[in-house]
Amino acid sequence: TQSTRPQRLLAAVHKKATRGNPRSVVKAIDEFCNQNEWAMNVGNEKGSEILDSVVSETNPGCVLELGTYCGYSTVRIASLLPPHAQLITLEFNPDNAAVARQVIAWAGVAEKVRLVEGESGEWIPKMKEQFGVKTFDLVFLDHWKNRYLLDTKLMEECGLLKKGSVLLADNVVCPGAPDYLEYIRNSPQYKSQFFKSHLEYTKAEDGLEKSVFLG
Ligand SMILES: O=C(NCCCCCn1ccnc1)c1cc(-c2ccc(F)cc2)cc(O)c1O
Ligand SMILES: [Mg+2]
Repeated sequence: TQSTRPQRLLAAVHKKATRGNPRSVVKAIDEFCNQNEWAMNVGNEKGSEILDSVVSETNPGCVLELGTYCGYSTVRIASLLPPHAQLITLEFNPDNAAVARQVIAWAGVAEKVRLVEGESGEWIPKMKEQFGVKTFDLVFLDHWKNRYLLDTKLMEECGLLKKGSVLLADNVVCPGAPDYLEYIRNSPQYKSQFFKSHLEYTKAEDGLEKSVFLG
């Protein structure tokens, strides 16, 4: 039977990356996507210039990632977390989640990561009771682009954001999240900043929006 792209990406990680070395896992995935097959990981340009620097400057104790896919950004974030910090990552697609679990394990960051399979609309309201979350210091939005706004409002309603919480949204140009941008840039409850970049592994325009919740 035919393998899937995530399965071929995982095979490249097993072949090229050193077990327990998160940087080598990130490098192996970027090489696979540059040389073999495009895949929708945040990628090295947006990853190193924007995601890594926002994670490092936020120094978060509790992170939520919406959209795990193959675990590329999960590994990037987890490798930058302080000791005892926790990253909860939500993936809707069980096949992708299965690949992500193995990528995360190979990178050696599994003890910092809680991968939850299911819908953000269902799981966000359960974060406090199920995982003992108080509030998130950082949220990386990288799932269905038409759910960014819905889930941001849901996180507000569930009291999961506190003064200073950072939202970082991928793909606000390509594929785009126009309703999210309209809301977050005009809301008095957020201070937003756009970081221009390029769509992973391409020359197409893209960028991330960083928004700080003002409480
Ligand atoms: O759709 C994307 N991500 C969500 C995938 C499904 C999430 C499922 N899920 C997880 C949790 N809750 C729901 C995405 C797409 C592209 C892209 C860009 C150009 C193009 F021509 C084709 C595709 C680039 C990205 O960087 C992306 O992130
Ligand atoms: Mg993305």
